[in-house]
Amino acid sequence: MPDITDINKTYGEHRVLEHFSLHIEEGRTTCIMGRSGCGKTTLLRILMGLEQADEDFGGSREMAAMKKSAVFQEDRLCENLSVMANIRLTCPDRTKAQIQEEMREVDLEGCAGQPVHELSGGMKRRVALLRALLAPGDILFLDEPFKGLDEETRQKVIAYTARKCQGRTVLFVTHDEREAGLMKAAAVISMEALC
Ligand SMILES: Nc1ncnc2c1ncn2[C@@H]1O[C@H](COP(=O)(O)OP(=O)(O)OP(=O)(O)O)[C@@H](O)[C@H]1O
Repeated sequence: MPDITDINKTYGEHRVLEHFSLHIEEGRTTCIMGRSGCGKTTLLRILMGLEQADEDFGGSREMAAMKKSAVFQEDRLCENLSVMANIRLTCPDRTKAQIQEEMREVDLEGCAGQPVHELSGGMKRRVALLRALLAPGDILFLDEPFKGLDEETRQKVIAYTARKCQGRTVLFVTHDEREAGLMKAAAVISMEALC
C-alpha cells in the first residue's frame, strides 16, 4: 500500500486539505474521524480518483492503479434494477445462491427480485453495502456506511461488515468512535478542520 503524502485541495478560496498525509494499513481497517466539513469525503473522493487534488500527490499513481469499491454517503443504486441485479453488477462471478446467502446475513432475504425504488432507506443502505463488500478489489472505501440504520440492524450489519472486512484494506469514515472499535480498526486518524 503506498503512503499517501502531501495532498492539497482547495475549492475556490476554501482550503480543505493542506499537506495531508496518510498511512493506509494493508489488509487492515483504517478509520478516519473528524468534524463535519473537515474534508473526510473530499479525501476519499481524491483517493478514489473522483476528485482532483490541486496537484499530484505522493502515492497517487499507485492509488490510481488499484481496483476500488465503495459505499458512498448516498446509496448510488440503480433504482429500477432489482436488488439482485444491483449486487451482481459488481460481482457477476458469484452465484445467485451465494448472494442470497449474504443477503440473509443482513436481513435482506426475500427481496432479491424487488426493484430498489420499492425499498426503505435502511434496506437501500444494506444493498449498497453488500454491493461494495462483495465486489473484488484491492481497497474498500466506506463513507459513513451505517448511517440511517436502526440500532438493532446497525449492530448486526456492523458485525457482518467487520467480518467481511477481515484481511482487506479498508478506509472507513465514521463519526462514531464505537463503530471504529466494532470494525476492529487498526488505526484511527483524526482529521482537523482547517477553518
Ligand atoms: N464540490 C465542492 N465545491 C465546493 N466546496 C466543496 C465541494 N465539496 C466539498 N466542499 C467543501 O469542502 C469541505 C469538506 O467537505 P467534505 O464533504 O469533504 O467534509 P466531510 O468531513 O466529509 O463532512 P461530513 O462529515 O459532514 O460528511 C466542506 O466545507 C464542503 O462545503
